[in-house]
Amino acid sequence: MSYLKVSEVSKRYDAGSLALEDFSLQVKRGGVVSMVGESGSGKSSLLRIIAGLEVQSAGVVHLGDQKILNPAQKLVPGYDEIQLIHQEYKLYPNSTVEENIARPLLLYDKAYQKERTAEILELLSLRAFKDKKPRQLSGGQQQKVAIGRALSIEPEVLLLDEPFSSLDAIQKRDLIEELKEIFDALEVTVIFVTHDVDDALLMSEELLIIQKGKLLQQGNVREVFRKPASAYVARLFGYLNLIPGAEEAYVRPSEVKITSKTSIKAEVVKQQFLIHYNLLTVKLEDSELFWKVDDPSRSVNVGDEVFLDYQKEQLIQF
Ligand SMILES: Nc1ncnc2c1ncn2[C@@H]1O[C@H](COP(=O)(O)OP(=O)(O)OP(=O)(O)O)[C@@H](O)[C@H]1O
Repeated sequence: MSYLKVSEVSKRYDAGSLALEDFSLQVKRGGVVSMVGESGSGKSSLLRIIAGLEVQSAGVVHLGDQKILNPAQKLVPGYDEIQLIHQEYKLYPNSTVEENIARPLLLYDKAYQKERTAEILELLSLRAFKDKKPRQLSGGQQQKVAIGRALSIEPEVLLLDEPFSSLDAIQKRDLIEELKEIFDALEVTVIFVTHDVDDALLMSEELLIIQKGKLLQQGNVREVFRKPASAYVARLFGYLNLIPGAEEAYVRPSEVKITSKTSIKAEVVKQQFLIHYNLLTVKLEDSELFWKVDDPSRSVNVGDEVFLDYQKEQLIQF
């Protein structure tokens, strides 16, 4: 059963074009989904509308049976149950980590404040830093404190709007993996917004692809990878090699095998050393087409002649 439900939401700012168009989306309770979309595709607008912080032009958002009211309908915008964290999310600079995390709990009794803050410090492995000020922490630790603060009041939904884009690649990867385990354990519903598919996949197998204010595809990564709804979605996962003579049939570099038998003949014109394999650029014989091919054995060189093969089931067609 869906829990967070966005129904036909549209958003137009002033006289501008539609930032969101008839956008519908359902996330189940405790689900963690990653939303991928390029800059300006409407991701932030959507999260702000879900959080009740932005007035939509049309449509409605529900959390369970509760209709989310927007700032035009509610005196104090936003909900404790729905926490939005973005890159510029500010911690209180003169308060310690512990005080920052305890801040949203000020209205609760002292014993609960203490207990819950200790729980969050433990959960996020921040106990050793509890007396430090935000400026004494790394970027990743600061973002963890921000998430700890949001989690302190036990929200039902956490909306993460590219919160890690200022972190370096290693910090980011470690933090996403750590948070993923925490979110799974807490059973909090999470939408993680990013423009980076690798980050999205580290966080969750459930993907939402958004482009120009429209939801292009929602589903498990295997399904999105195998049956992308459009060439745009397919290309988010990397290069596509056009099949000679075909209109819109492609094969991914990772699905092309270098074989010894006579199949598609090509000449290697470029070789790039990547982390897990060499990426080859090859020119197909009797064709103007260039393909990208993965060479995990790193055994092929520029100028070599290769034979290529792929399984028909691996073709991507639109
Ligand atoms: N307050 C605003 N006033 C006018 N236009 C806006 C406003 N906020 C967003 N927009 C426009 O709405 C569209 C969607 O913006 P939005 O920030 O939601 O996209 P995004 O996918 O989050 O982009 P980014 O990844 O760059 O943050 C863009 O064309 C943007 O210029």
